[in-house]
Amino acid sequence: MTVTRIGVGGPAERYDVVVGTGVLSELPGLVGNAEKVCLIHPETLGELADRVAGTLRETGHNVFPMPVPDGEAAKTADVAAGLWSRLGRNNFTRSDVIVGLGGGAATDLAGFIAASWLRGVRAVLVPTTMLGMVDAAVGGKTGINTPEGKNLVGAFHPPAGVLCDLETLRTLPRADYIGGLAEVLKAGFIADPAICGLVEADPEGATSPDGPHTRELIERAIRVKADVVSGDLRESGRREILNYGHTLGHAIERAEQYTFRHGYAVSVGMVFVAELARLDGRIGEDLVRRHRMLLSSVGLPVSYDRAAWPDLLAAMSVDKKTRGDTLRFVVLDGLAEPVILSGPSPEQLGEAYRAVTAGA
Ligand SMILES: NC(=O)c1ccc[n+]([C@@H]2O[C@H](COP(=O)([O-])OP(=O)(O)OC[C@H]3O[C@@H](n4cnc5c(N)ncnc54)[C@H](O)[C@@H]3O)[C@@H](O)[C@H]2O)c1
Ligand SMILES: O=C(O)C(=O)C[C@@H](O)[C@H](O)[C@H](O)COP(=O)(O)O
Ligand SMILES: [Zn+2]
Repeated sequence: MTVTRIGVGGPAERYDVVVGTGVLSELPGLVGNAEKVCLIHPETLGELADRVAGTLRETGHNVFPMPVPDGEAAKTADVAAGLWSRLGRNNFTRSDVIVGLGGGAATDLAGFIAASWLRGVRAVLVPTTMLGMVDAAVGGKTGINTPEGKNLVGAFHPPAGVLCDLETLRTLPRADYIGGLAEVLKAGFIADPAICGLVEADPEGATSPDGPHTRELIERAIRVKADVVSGDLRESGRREILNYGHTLGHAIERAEQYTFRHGYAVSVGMVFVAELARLDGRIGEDLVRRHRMLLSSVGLPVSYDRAAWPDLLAAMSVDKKTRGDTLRFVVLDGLAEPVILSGPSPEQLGEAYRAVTAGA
């Protein structure tokens, strides 16, 4: 099968996102002549981690597997502190490398460890979920959560390379695979309507690694992300559009103590901002309906608990797009026309949220 290479960054700092079957074989080349490799992975992916470690050992690298708790439980200060301690005890220097293997939670953590250890060492990311491939491992946003909110501590630290081996998606549970489709559809809503068309044409196929459009959906979503972050690595402007659906989404994740999948929360959040855009006179009922139809056609949730609103509103105040007391949302002026809506009224927010509670 062909290998696709999607470049990210400017001429000074550029790396490839490599997509294809069997591309894990490129890992030793990306690790280069580093002597030590810290391999951060969820403890549940031990078998895959053993294989990856074996490949690296064959090429002479000294591999230190560092299993971490599964999923969001890895993105904590305690887990990060444990890893820093192991790196210190094993004398990791600036010529050594951190490899992050797993879903978005593992690659966010691994990226953050690479960004913070000795003020920055090389990171190579090997995403093994749909969401990790199309979004989390691309673009250099790294971080962990605090009890007060999602991703509140982190750094921008672009990886040296990203390997999306499509073979790894075969073992991904269906519910996690579907979570990644929320970010794929996000890319469709904000920048690439062809994605929406491909999912509409075959929603069931979109939920399978063997779907007829799977490869195209993955590559299109990566291209959207690569294009946006290449122009605005540190989110001083346009990159904010990648936060479509995330203001409410992150608040839901926090309200659920991070037991609700990121993609599922973002799905509800995208319906919320579609309703908000409609109330603000920016888009019509037809586009709001299209959000609900597309997201629910692949099994993503489109509504949430009415009673949760006060807590969600409070949680949104720590969103990184907030300035002072002013909440800011990414909304659409039309399909693929994202803009920022600053300081919507409490009435607008409450009404948009009520529309998201129907059927919850
Ligand atoms: N940095 C960014 O730009 C960015 C972008 C989007 C999302 N994120 C973050 O990504 C995280 C969500 O990522 P996710 O949806 O991948 O969830 P996840 O990392 O929690 O992984 C989901 C589950 O799949 C399992 N898994 C992973 N790969 C597998 C495989 N190949 N086979 C079987 N099981 C496998 C994991 O162990 C986990 O249980 C959130 O923390 C979110 O904030 C970051
Ligand atoms: O890369 C970005 O920029 C994004 O916003 C992508 C999001 O999908 C991702 O969930 C990101 O981690 C959210 O970042 P945050 O800055 O809102 O914590
Ligand atoms: Zn996201």
